[in-house]
Parts: sequence; C-alpha cells; structure tokens
Amino acid sequence: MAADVTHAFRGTFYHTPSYGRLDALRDVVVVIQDGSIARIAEGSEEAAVRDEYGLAEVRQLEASQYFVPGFIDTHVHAPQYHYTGTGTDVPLMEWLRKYTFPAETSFQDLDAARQRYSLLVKRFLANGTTTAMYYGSLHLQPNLVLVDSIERLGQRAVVGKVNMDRHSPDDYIENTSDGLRDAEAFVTYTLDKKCSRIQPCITPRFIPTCTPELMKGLAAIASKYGCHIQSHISECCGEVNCVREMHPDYASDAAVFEEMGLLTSRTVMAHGTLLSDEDIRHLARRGTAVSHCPLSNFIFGDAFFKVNHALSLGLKVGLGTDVAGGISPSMLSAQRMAVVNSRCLRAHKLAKDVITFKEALWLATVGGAQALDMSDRVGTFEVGKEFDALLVDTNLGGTSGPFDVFPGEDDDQRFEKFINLGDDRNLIEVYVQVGPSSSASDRTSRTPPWRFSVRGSDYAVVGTDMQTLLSLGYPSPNRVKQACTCP
Ligand SMILES: O=c1[nH]c(=O)c2nc[nH]c2[nH]1
Ligand SMILES: [Zn+2]
Repeated sequence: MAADVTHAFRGTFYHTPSYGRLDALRDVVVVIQDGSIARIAEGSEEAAVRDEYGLAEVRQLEASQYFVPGFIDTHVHAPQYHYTGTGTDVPLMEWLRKYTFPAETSFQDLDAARQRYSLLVKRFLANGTTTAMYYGSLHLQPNLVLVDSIERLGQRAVVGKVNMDRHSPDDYIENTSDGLRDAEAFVTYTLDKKCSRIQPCITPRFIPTCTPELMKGLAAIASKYGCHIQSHISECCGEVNCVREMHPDYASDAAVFEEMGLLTSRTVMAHGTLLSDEDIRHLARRGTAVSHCPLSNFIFGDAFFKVNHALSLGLKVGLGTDVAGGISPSMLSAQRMAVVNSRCLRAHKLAKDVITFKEALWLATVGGAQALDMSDRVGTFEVGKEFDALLVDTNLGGTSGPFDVFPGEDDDQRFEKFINLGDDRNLIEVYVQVGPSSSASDRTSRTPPWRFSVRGSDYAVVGTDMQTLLSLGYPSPNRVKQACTCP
C-alpha cells in the first residue's frame, strides 16, 4: 500500500463543487495514490492517516499556499500558438486565409512542429492548463507529433486532426477520402498509445470548409470509436452567412450539424455567440457542450455569448482561450474575460445577471470537465478523482509576484486576488494525474523531490543535450515516464 502513495499534503484546497459556490477545504490532509485522491481527512487526523498509509511525512503547505483544481481549456488551436498575440486586424474569414492557413501549413516541417508543440504544451502547463482540447492541423504527421509532445510532457488532452475538403487554399486542403482515412489513422494512433490522459477527437474545422460527405464520414468514425467531436458553431456573421448560402435548406448551423450526425454528448462546439434559444435547447438535448471563448468573441464574434442564459436552458458550457483568435494562452485571463463579457451584456441590457469570479472558476474547471465528459475524473477535489491540481502561492515576496498581499487579508481575499490579478508566477507547481507534470519538473529544481520553481526560463532549453538538462535538475527520461500512470 505505502509504496503506491505518491503524495500527501496538508493545507487548504479551494474548488467549486457547484456553479457559483466556492468551497475551501481548510486544514485537510489529502492523500494521492496512483494519481488519484485516495483520502481527504481533517488535519487533526494526520497521525492516523500517516499510520494508515505508512507515510513518513505529510507535506505541510505554507500559510500563503493552497491548491486549486487544474484549469481545463476547452478550445485551443495548437498550430496557431506561435503567432498568438499578433495578427487580429481582420475579420475571421479573412484572418483564416491571411494568417491561419499559412501558419498551419508550415507544420509539415516536423522539426518545427516538434519544437513549437513542445513550447506550446509547456506554456499551457505553466499557465495551469492541466487539460486542453486541442485542434491540430490538416496534415496527419504533425498531429502525431502533437500527441507525442503531450504524452511526453504529461498534460491531459483531447486532440483532433483538422479536416477540411473545400473552400480552402490549394495547398491546405484534402480530398474527402484521404481526409477520412487520415482522421481514422489519427484516432487509432492516439488510442493505440493506451494513455489514459490523451483521447482523440474528430475535428471538422467548421461547416464552410467541410462537404456533407466529409462530415457524415467523420460522424461515422466518431461513432465507431466513441470519440469526442469538436467544431465551431454560429461564431460570427461572416461564418453564419456563408453557411446560410451553402445550406439554404437548413435554418442554422445547429441544424446542419444535426443532419450530419455530429451533435453528440461528447461534442464541444466553440463560440455559439449567434445560437438561437431553439438551437441551444437542441444542443442541450443532445448533450453537446459549447466552449465559451470570450476573448476571441470580442475580437471576431459579433455578439456576446450569454453564459447564464445558456446554462439555464440546460446547455453544458466550458471555457476556452481559443488561441490564437484569443490572444492569451492563460485560463486566468479567460476567466476574467468571462466576467467582463457578462458585464458587457448587462451594460447593453442584453442580460441581467453578471457572473462572478467564482462562476468563472467553475467554468474553467467543472464546466470544462463536463464538456469533455471527464467530470467523474477531474474538476474538483473529491475521493476517487484524479489529482490535476495547481499549487498556488500568493506571497512570492517583494515585487516578484503579480500582486501584493497585506496584513489583515484573509485566505479568501487572497484567493480572489489570485483569480483577478494572478498569473503563472503564482503557480509554483502543476500536477497532472500523478504530478508534478513533466512540464513542472522541467523547471529548475529547487528542493527535490517535489518542489520546482516556476521562475527562470525553461523555454530556452529545447534542443539542449540530455546531460546538460540533467545537470540543471531536469527530469531523466525515466522520471518523465514515472510521472504518468499510462503503460
Ligand atoms: O477562432 C477561430 N479560429 C479558427 O482557426 C477557426 N476556423 C474556423 N473558425 C475558426 N474560428
Ligand atoms: Zn477556434
């Protein structure tokens, strides 16, 4: 029994078991065994817990530290990461042609793909994204590199090869049968890894670039393997008008996706700013989720997504950064944007309720877990759930952190400050399933075996030889392997 125990912590654990409710489990002992939470006990029971699990020690968190569930980003375009923060000067349909398709095409250079995907996954982990739903690119091989990178670096992910067989550039398009063949090859490659952290996803880019034949074929593959599905729905006027012209017999994007068999309880549709109530009710009946991407909706969306209204109609809603249409990879930023989005709705008298930081945190954790059909595994701290968690320190000292704390502030105020003002500097350790994730342990080790500094750059080391990495305290390949329970 004792040999299986990976970690035991004593301290405060914050989570949002229901929408709008922030619970602090104060002074609890949490035992993590085989990557999952085996026990949550009162601090006063520490001695008994140590005996029961044969623990030499329980790590006591410092007063300024607490755990929060890892963030779940339900919409990221992996091959757009390298131009994040640039090029949002034109509307969506033009943006795709001007920036996106050329950028994604360049991933056929597999060395570039390897380097960029490694940086992407590390950056997202450093920002606390323990789970991501990734769009890949069109070509099969770079997507396999993406899956390999995620596996190696220890993130949890749902990943899809993009399909598009019309209205696309001549050098960034596939024919229908090749697209279906490659989509299935991607699914089997990912499933064959038997890595419980990584699941494949069927990914018709969006209706304008997919023929009905392709969409129906993809739905059949999803059904054959029980896969997740992701796409974009009712995202802006340009896209919606294009679909109305292409599919005049269907009232909405939702009606087209329904006809193609792509609305399932494992489907996540990004944006949805222009969904009607009827569409939302239909998605809810199918168990399909929407990834709310407030930042990119501000840039491309033409409308605000009404989170509370959608939830009230029974829709599952997660939160997404939508890198690179969203210009920040940070889910803390996405949470703040979700709050601002709701305030814009109120200011424009389009909705009454604003959402609070607690509701935004729920969207970034539990809402995402529900959208990805993982709520039995992650999103809160409960016995039996896997330990995807962020160790937050609100008091980094001097000006080395993003905000100041003052005497007299209680834990809850400091927590609120972290959500509203914090950044990756406050995330001193990142755990996925077993943890620390190999990304966290990619950082220069402070006090082995479990404390890893997030400060200091690890991004410059790509391509450095293994001996140098080891001398810097980086994990050996064996240690990376141990950080994952997958065979
Ligand atoms: O924000 C977006 N990013 C994309 O890459 C994309 N493709 C279709 N629709 C899209 N929207
Ligand atoms: Zn998108």
